Amino acid sequence: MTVPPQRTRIKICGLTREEDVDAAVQAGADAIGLVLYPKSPRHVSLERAVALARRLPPFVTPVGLFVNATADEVRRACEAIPHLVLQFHGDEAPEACEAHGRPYLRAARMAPGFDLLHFVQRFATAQGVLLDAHVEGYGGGGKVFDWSLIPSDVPSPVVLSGGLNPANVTDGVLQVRPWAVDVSSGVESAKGIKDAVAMRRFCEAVREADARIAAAIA
Ligand SMILES: O=C(O)c1ccccc1N[C@@H]1O[C@H](COP(=O)(O)O)[C@@H](O)[C@H]1O
Repeated sequence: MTVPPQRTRIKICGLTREEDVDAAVQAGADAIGLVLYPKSPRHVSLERAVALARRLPPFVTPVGLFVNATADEVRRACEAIPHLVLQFHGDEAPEACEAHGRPYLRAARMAPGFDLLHFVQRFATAQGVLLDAHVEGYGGGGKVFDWSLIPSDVPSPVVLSGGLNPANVTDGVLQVRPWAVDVSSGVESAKGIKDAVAMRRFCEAVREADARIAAAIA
């Protein structure tokens, strides 16, 4: 397992509006997710993704979320958004994830019996593994999975997601000690519409967990 961070990184996903990008940055997000999966209610076109990514200040990372996209679709996104990190949330094979020479996160759909350690081995070139609940439609379902399913020795940075919100993320960070957390539904007022207050509370709740971890170590 990667050494627990002093500052848990925060990704807020499924942004579709300029004002939500600005509010996410203000709240303290380290990364924002742009859903390039046409079947998602949070889907944005590549043109919109480019416009939203252009608003980001230095050191806030745009992440493009794909579900079983073609190589050409991913390539066009990489060309249009120079610093795009890729998040593969479908049934992509390792070769498809690696083909673009970009850092990538591979989403794992957590359910009893799922062999996470084997999955991480298969995607050894991933920058990290993103743990989501197993839901219909691949993700973004706002469902929490049983965090006790996560082995203590995952040999890749863990991004905890799946049903996180301002009320449960402190517990999530304290229990799982992930490298980062990722949220979508839990900070929305409607699908694809983010709530600025909820994003701020979410980030504060992560910092609360970080402070408790630091206090316990000191
Ligand atoms: O957001 C979506 O619509 C989506 C669609 C298909 C795959 C993944 C999707 N979102 C990602 O799912 C996880 C969990 O989201 P939530 O917080 O439970 O709503 C997160 O990584 C989103 O980026």
